[in-house]
Amino acid sequence: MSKVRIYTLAKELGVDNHKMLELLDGLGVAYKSVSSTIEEETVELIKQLLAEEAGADTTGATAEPAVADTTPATETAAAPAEPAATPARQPETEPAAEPVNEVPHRAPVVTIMGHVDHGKTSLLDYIRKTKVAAKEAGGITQHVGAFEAKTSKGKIVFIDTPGHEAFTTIRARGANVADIAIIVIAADDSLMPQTREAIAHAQAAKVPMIVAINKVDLPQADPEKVKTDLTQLNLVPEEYGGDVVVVPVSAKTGEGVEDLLEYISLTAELEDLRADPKGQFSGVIIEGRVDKQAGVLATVMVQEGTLHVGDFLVVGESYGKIKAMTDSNGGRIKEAGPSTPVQILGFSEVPSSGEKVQSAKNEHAAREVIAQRADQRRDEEDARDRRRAQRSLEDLLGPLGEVRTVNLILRADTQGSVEAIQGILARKESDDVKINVMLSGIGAPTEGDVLLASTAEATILCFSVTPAGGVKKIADTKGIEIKSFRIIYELIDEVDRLIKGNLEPVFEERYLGRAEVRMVIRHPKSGNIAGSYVTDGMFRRNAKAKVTRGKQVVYEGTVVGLKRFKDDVREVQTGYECGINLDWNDVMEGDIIEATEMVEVEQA
Ligand SMILES: Nc1nc2c(ncn2[C@@H]2O[C@H](COP(=O)(O)OP(=O)(O)OP(=O)(O)O)[C@@H](O)[C@H]2O)c(=O)[nH]1
Repeated sequence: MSKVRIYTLAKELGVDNHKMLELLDGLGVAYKSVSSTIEEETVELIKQLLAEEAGADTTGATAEPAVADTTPATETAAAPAEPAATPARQPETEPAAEPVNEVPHRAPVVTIMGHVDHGKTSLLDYIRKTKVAAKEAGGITQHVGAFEAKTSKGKIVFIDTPGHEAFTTIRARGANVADIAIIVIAADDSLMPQTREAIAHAQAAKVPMIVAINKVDLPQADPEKVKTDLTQLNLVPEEYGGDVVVVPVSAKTGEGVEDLLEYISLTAELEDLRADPKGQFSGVIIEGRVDKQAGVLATVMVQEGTLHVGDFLVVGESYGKIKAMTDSNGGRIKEAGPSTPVQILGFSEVPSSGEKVQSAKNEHAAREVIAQRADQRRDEEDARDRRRAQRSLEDLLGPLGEVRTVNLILRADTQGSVEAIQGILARKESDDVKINVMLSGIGAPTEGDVLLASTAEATILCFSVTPAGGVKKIADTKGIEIKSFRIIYELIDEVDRLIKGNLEPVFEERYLGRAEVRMVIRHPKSGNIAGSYVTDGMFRRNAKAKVTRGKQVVYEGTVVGLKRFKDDVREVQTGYECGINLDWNDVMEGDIIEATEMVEVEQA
């Protein structure tokens, strides 16, 4: 026997991958993932350890010391103490681990990305055809944006819209739906521009990747070339000593698809994906549309908690009540737990993909959340405008002591220009500043570039190419800068400016004002409101609040609302009476409320 893959050995010995990795850690053996290979001697050691453990279990001694002996000063070192206290039989080891694992595992959510025609749709179709249970009733499988595949290792949820646009649109709204990205590369075509883009998107999202080399059934397929080409992007396949999992597949014949599914499950196991079905519900919109008969339909991916028919949901600044729910097979369901895509009937407006979904106790609570969000949005818009005005004062900004990263997307007319610019940029890097060219390509920037830039806070620099009107417009609405140059050194000057200006904003807490609570008003909707008099400075909605009673600070929170008579106001100045609504209900007459706010400070 020679080298063995970790997961193969785990399977053979009937232990889970986590346990196997723990043992390897204990032995100080280096590995990159469960698909890394280990030496024969290590295999023997592992077998010995497991045998000792098994023996220890039956004799009543603890298994831990065997591992702890080889593990210098880690948490496991504490383990022997416990068994010493309970020297009798040992059901302890199992339950002791349980509190950490209270939250159950959930199924992985997978997205498939890659270049045009490399077989994303075919691969999804093959998996759907072979791994989705035939529908019990009706027979109409609607497109809902995701489907659940049943494999021998459990459920895997696939996002049904291939391509990185869908992935990044969701991410651009701050949500992450996919746990794992499959990058499909056709074996007869190797790396293509959109393959590179897809990889950049997955890397930006820090989502683990699995490469599926597709179309291996074709006579001209050259999987080895794909692997070598991948190394040029610093993605080194495992066989070459790296940690990138590469699986040859054919969406046509089905070859390798089982392996791919197995790798997905292995990766998911390592990611240790968990969600609490009993927790507070949260989810993300996968897609929304209007059906001529049914009305607004939206597919929601449940991420935490459980959805029930009748629940109130809030999306952005609108809400709905779930009238009916169907699973991705079209079957009516009453509830749905984590990692379940469900189609929901009950929204009044079509939500957009990537929007986050929350639940509310009742209609009243839903409306309140929406009102707060509208306020917050307005305040954020104001703050953003203020910040923009400050940012143009570039001269005020200088370099800082810590390592900073300037994220760039580079577009140029020829490969020669791209390489020339990258060469110069590499020389600009210093101990303080890292220049990260997330993506470089030939031709005008695309909508995908803008989305990537918006999620990664990157600047798009173009040399001898300009963005199309549509792309420019999207960039403007997202606040992404696309800068075009015809002279390389002007582009480099811009990078210098970005290097200087790439400072993290620093916030400082500033005193705003003080108010005395003169009476507590019970409000049916907002709870207890502090009828107060502003004795110093001013109060602003969303300010931070500190409540003092006598000499004691009794609460620290936020001013969630301000009222003058019946009207909601944003600010109240010294000498005025007002109603202060805190995110706290126990305010009392005589309390002193002090307001502060976080302001961005200019850095020297
Ligand atoms: N021989 C062979 N052909 C394949 C395989 N996978 C896909 N194809 C063919 O390749 C072509 C493109 O496949 P699609 O699945 O449409 O590719 P895609 O990546 O989804 O393409 P876009 O949706 O246009 O981005 C089709 O003609 C497929 O039949 C495969 O494994 N083997």
